[in-house]
Amino acid sequence: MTFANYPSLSGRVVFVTGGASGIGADIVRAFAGTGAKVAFVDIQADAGAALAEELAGAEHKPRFYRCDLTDTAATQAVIAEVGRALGPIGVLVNNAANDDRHEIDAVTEEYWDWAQAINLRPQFFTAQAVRPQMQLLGFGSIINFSSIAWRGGAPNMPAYTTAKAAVLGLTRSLARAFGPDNIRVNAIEPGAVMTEKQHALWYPTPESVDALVSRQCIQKVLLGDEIARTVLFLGADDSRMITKQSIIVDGGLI
Ligand SMILES: NC(=O)c1ccc[n+]([C@@H]2O[C@H](COP(=O)([O-])OP(=O)(O)OC[C@H]3O[C@@H](n4cnc5c(N)ncnc54)[C@H](O)[C@@H]3O)[C@@H](O)[C@H]2O)c1
Repeated sequence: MTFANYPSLSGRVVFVTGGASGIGADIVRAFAGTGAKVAFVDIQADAGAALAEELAGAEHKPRFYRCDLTDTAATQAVIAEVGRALGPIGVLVNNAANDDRHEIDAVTEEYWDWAQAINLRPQFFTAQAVRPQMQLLGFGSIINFSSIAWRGGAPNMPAYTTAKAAVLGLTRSLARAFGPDNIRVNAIEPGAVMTEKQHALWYPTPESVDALVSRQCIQKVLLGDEIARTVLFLGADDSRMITKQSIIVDGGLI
């Protein structure tokens, strides 16, 4: 299935966090395919460089920056550099996260703070940093990644689910705060997306995937490009009156 063509995304500067692998890589591919100017950050230097090379034939070759998002100052510096190199950022995709599982009794203060430092804190500070660039443009779209995991009450990852629920509170407050500048803020809650990492860690056999898919209304494997389609829509002007919302993309799992 081909991607929809959104003329408003042609030449638009898009910043994607965690874009080197998984769903983030599909988002980078999708925006590059629309003619957007994509910059993406990740801690995986080799995978990020390889993805940029894979997309060298795009109208605008994506730029990869190695950046640890738990380092707020470094993240702010990259966002400023992208604005200088490509022009003001018009779309911010807060995709990066770490869904590490944890036993409740084993959680320390340090672990808790680390989980928030990757799953929640960057989504605020990236928005804070891109806001002046979007104000210059007179528009902007911020897309925050939550997860259906918090709705279901996944018991083996409370530090993660807490952050993913908080993403919706952040989304609604920033939508209200940034709205007067024509900056939209929305969230996406993916379902069980079969990335390479998810296969390797949790769904290693066809039977394990089938068991999961049988619980969805739409009984097809959910892949990252389905999430990317929703991100494109929220990034494009076609959704210009949609803000302060969260869209579940899970094939009807939850
Ligand atoms: N895969 C799923 O089933 C699923 C389900 C619900 C929600 N989500 C959400 O969708 C988003 C993408 O999911 P995914 O499965 O592709 O995640 P993933 O863990 O496979 O990939 C996340 C990306 O973020 C990068 N990253 C991690 N820590 C970083 C750091 N400190 N600095 C910079 N980059 C860092 C990783 O290297 C990776 O490329 C996440 O927000 C996740 O919570 C995924």
